[in-house]
Amino acid sequence: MNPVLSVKQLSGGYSRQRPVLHDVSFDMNAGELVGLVGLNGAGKSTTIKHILGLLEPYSGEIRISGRTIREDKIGYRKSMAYVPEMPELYEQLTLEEHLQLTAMAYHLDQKTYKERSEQLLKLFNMEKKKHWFPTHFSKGMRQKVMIMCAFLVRPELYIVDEPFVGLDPIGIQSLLDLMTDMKKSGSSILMSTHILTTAEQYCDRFIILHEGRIAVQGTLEKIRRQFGNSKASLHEIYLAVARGETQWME
Ligand SMILES: Nc1ncnc2c1ncn2[C@@H]1O[C@H](COP(=O)(O)OP(=O)(O)OP(=O)(O)O)[C@@H](O)[C@H]1O
Repeated sequence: MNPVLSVKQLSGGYSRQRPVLHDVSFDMNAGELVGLVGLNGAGKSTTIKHILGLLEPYSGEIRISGRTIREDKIGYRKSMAYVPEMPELYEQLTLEEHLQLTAMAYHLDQKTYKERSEQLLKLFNMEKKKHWFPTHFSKGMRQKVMIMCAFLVRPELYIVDEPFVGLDPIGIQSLLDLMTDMKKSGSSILMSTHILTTAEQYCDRFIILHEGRIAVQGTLEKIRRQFGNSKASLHEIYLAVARGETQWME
């Protein structure tokens, strides 16, 4: 079976003279939550932009369920949903209209739309704000709108960029519960975050990026083994990578 997402020897960035990413390779399978971690500027958002098809690889390729964006642009884009770090909303649309627009773009039928949107509005405690315009939303509320739009679609692959900053504790827990449910139903989630304790608790695997390259990837158990300390936390390993203090064991 094809992996849901396959990134193979990706080099890319914003200028061919100075690529940001070098030889980045990883796969994601159905039902996995994978944490993408790394210091500011490590290349997490750039990796995400390549997966979304906003940047073109200089070399290597990206496939979602076996297809590249060139082979099937619509199918490629439809099979994923993205929650950006900075919420981007249409100022002239209400919360409900954002959900409706997403449902239309992804061709959800009315019954499915109604069921899912009601569930999401309840989960994120936004039922009473359905008719509000984004100008009246706080940052966390804006973020919740983006999250609800992504999870309305139930695609094969979710790309979630730093979702926890700005959400209140109940919002964070609702998102974690939702991700756990989507995972169980077979979706894959790639999540970039700096909140390592939460990542350690919820992610099945990790990719640690450092200066545009994958320093190490795998389950926490595998990374600990390679790090040579079976009790190390993700935080400790990450700090050692960031400080250039790691000597990986095979
Ligand atoms: N639009 C851009 N044009 C040119 N260079 C950029 C652009 N965006 C990011 N970069 C550069 O690409 C490199 C990787 O940045 P990226 O945004 O991918 O890091 P990140 O891991 O997501 O960091 P953060 O944790 O701060 O969000 C950095 O050196 C950054 O300066």
